[in-house]
Amino acid sequence: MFRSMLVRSSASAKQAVNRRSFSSGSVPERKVAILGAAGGIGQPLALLMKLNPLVSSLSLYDIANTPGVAADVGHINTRSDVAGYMGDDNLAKALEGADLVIIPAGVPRKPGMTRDDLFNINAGIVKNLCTAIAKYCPHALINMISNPVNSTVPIAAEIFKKAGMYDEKKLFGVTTLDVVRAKTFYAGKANVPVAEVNVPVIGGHAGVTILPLFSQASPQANLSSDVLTALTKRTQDGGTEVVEAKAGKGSATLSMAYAGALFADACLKGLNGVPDVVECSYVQSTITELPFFASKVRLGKNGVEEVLDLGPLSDYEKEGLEALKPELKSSIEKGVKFANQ
Ligand SMILES: NC(=O)C1=CN([C@@H]2O[C@H](COP(=O)(O)OP(=O)(O)OC[C@H]3O[C@@H](n4cnc5c(N)ncnc54)[C@H](O)[C@@H]3O)[C@@H](O)[C@H]2O)C=CC1
Ligand SMILES: O=C([O-])CC(=O)C(=O)O
Repeated sequence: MFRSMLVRSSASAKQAVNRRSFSSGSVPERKVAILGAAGGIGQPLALLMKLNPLVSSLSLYDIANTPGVAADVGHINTRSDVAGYMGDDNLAKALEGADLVIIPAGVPRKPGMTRDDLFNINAGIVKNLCTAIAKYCPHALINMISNPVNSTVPIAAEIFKKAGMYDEKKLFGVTTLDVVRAKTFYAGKANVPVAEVNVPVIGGHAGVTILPLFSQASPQANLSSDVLTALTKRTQDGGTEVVEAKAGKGSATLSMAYAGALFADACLKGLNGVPDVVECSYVQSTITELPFFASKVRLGKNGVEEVLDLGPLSDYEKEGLEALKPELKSSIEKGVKFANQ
């Protein structure tokens, strides 16, 4: 259906020398594939990953428009070589040898839609892409961005189980944008430098399933319960705020690319053996009764090294945790059912 095409940026002799010197040095070679690379998130994410010195090979896959994105990004004089792949026939090449696969493929929301309204289209896209991942790069870490994340991650897990290669340590739902938003909004209200702020966000990635733990925010500020409630609500509705502001032209792309690049960088650092890399992510989990849950996760050479427990919650957060469980449970079950039908 789509014209298949492969574009490789001029991998010059200089780049080859660069690669050799890196491989003999302390920074290992790492191939990162982005599926959906020509989209609203995919393009700025490709740019940010091209700027990441931990990446030696950047593989850009989409069903359309990847040659242009790859040619453009490929001219940037940073470490990685860049290859663009378009169409199903080239998916295998895009994935082979990947250490990390980032998936922002799929349709975004329009005003009035929930993330779950994207399920019908995106579930099928994720299913197909994960079937190919199982075949061509079964050992890669997966960063799932495509919505609804609460369901697409369980879909990926089921597809990998069917293929007999599921490793729960390697599958991540990207919830970093919730953390990025919580930090930004909190810094504004607490009047502290945003660069110093840390806020864990737990649960899932849709509406009330997004639960920021401002009681654990650092630096601590003495905010009223009204302000904390408003901050929680704004974090939960952050995606909708952008969808409405874009008025039909899609959802968060630039802040998501930033968040996606941040999380991918953390995964690469973990793979490379950097100690104490901790980020929030939606992963297979036993810290609540739900089989998938977002919380702080320690990243290591095999992906998830440790799912950290939730720590002390305020009464307001305890209520939020109980309130989010039914929706998250049903989104997980919907994904599992879809993958097995
Ligand atoms: N996890 C998170 O925090 C966030 C998730 N998202 C989600 O990310 C997804 C992408 O959003 P945008 O980039 O704004 O959408 P977009 O429509 O701008 O880009 C999506 C890209 O995916 C490509 N695509 C479609 N089917 C594909 C397939 N089978 N294989 C490879 N590529 C395929 C399209 O050609 C397009 O280039 C949406 O589902 C959106 O809801 C968006 C923001 C935040
Ligand atoms: O709201 C959306 O549809 C996109 C998204 O997940 C976010 O911005 O958090």
